Amino acid sequence: RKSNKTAPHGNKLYPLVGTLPDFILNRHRFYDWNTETLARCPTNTSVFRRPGKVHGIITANPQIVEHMLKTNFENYPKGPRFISLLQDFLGAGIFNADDHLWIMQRKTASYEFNTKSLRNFAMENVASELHNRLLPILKSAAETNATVDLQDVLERFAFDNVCKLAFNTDPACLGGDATAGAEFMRAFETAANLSSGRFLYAVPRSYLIKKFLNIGSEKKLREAIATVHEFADQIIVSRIEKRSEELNEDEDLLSRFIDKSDNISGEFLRDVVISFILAGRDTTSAALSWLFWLLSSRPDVEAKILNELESIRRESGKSIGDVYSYEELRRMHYLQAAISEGMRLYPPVPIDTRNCKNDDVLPDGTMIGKDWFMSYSAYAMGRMESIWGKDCLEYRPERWIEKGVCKQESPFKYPVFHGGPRICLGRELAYIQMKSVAASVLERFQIRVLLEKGTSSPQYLLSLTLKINGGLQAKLNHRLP
Ligand code: HEM
Repeated sequence: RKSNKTAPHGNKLYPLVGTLPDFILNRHRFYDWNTETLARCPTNTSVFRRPGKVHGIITANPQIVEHMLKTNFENYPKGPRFISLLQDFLGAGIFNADDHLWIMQRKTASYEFNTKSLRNFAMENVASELHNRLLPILKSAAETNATVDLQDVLERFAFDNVCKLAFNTDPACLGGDATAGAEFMRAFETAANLSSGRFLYAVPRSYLIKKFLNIGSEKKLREAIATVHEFADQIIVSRIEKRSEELNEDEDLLSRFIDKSDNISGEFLRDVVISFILAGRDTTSAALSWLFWLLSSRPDVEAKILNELESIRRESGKSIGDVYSYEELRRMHYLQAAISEGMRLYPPVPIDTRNCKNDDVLPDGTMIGKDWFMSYSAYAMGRMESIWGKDCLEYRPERWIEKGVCKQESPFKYPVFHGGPRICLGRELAYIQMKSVAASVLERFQIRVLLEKGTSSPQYLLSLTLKINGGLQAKLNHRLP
C-alpha cells in the first residue's frame, strides 16, 4: 500500500510495474505530464522507474543540469542504450557518438563552425532558398487565398538548407514532391521518427523481435534507412573521387571533413553527414512554426518586430525585398528575443537524455545509480515558476531585453541548445536562418493561423523534435505597403 502513494519525488510508484501505468496513461501528453510532476517536486527533480530495468531521473533544476552537462560531464555520456537504438540510422555520427569518436568529430566541426567562410556559405544558401523558393510560394498562396501548411513549407526549407550545408547538395524539396531529393527527405523523416519511436516501447528492446523478423515498423525503418544511405553514398563516393582529381573548393561540411582527415571511410563520412542533417533539419522549422503561431495571437509583439525591422531598413537605406546582411541580422535584438522566448515555451528539443556511467549524488542530494538514464526537460524548465517567475507561462519577449539588447541566458537555465562541452554547434547558424526567415516573411505577410475546430492552440507531436501535430495551417495576406 505504501508504494501506491505518491513517491516523494512526484511520480506514483506501483508495486512491480513502477511508473508504467501513469506513463501509458500520459504518453500522449508526456511533456506536460512531466512538467506537472517536476513542478510538484521540491527540487524539480523526479525518479522514474518502469519494468525492464528502466530507472532514471528527470530534472528541471538548473544546478542539476549544470552538473550533468558540465561539472560531471564524463559521467553522463550518451551511453550504450541511446547509441544502440539509433545505431542503424546514425551509425557513429557526432549525434550518436561518445569518447574518441565524438571528440574527433567535435574538434573538426567546432573549428569549421567558427569560420567566417562557413557562415558566409550558410548566409548565401539561406538568402537563395528564401528569395527563390520560400517567398514565391508564400506570395502565390497569398494571391490565390490558398491555405498553406507553414510547418511543412518550413521543414522543406530547412531540409534543403541543411543538405547544402552538409554536402552541397540541393534536394529541392521546396521545389516539389517529385524529386529524388524529396524522396530522400521523406525517407529521412521516416527513419528519424521510427528510430526515435524505439525509445517509447512499453517493453524496451521488444523492437529487436520485429527487427529480427523484419516486420512492421522495423521493416519500414530498414527500407527508409536504405533509401537515405543510397542517396548519401552516391554523393560521398563522387566527392571522394573528385577530391583525388582536383583541389576541392566546396565550402560544405563534407568537403571540410574530407580535407581534414586521411583514411576516413565512406561509411563514416556518411554517418557524419547524416548526423548534421538530423541536427539541423527539424529544429529551426519547429521553432519558426511555433513562433508564427504565437505571433498570430500577439499583434503587439508582431508590431514591435515590424518597427524594429523598419528602423533597421531605414538606417541601412534598404527596402522590403532586399537581403539582410549578417550585421543587420545581428541588430535585430527584439526579433531575437521573440524567437528565444518562443523556444522557451516550445523548445525544439523538448527533452534530452544521458546515461549515468557510475553511481553519483546530484547537487540536491538525489542518488542516481549506474546505468540509470538522466534526462533534463527543456520543455518543463521553460515553464517552471522557480526559474522564470510567476508569469512563466506568458509569452513575453521583453524578459530577454536588457538596455535594448537581447541578453544571453545561462545554458543551464535555458538548455534549449544544450550546454557544456556538447553544446549545439549550429546555434549561430540557426539564429541566422530563423531571423532571416521571420524578418522576410513577417514584413511581407500577415499570417492567420487556422486551428482545428474546438481547439484553442496547436497540439504537439511526440517525436525527437517538438512539432505541431497536423502542421500549421494558415492563410496569408500581403501587408499593405
Ligand atoms: C533552433 C535550432 C536548434 C536547436 C534548438 C538545437 C538544439 C540542439 C541540442 C539540444 C543539442 C544537443 C543534442 C544532444 O546531444 O542530445 C544539439 C546538438 C547539436 N546541434 Fe543543434 N540545434 C539547433 C540547430 C542546429 C543547426 C542548424 C545545426 C547545424 C547543422 C546544429 C548542429 C548541432 C550539432 C552538430 C550537434 C551535436 C553536438 C555534439 O554532440 O557535440 N544544430 N542541438
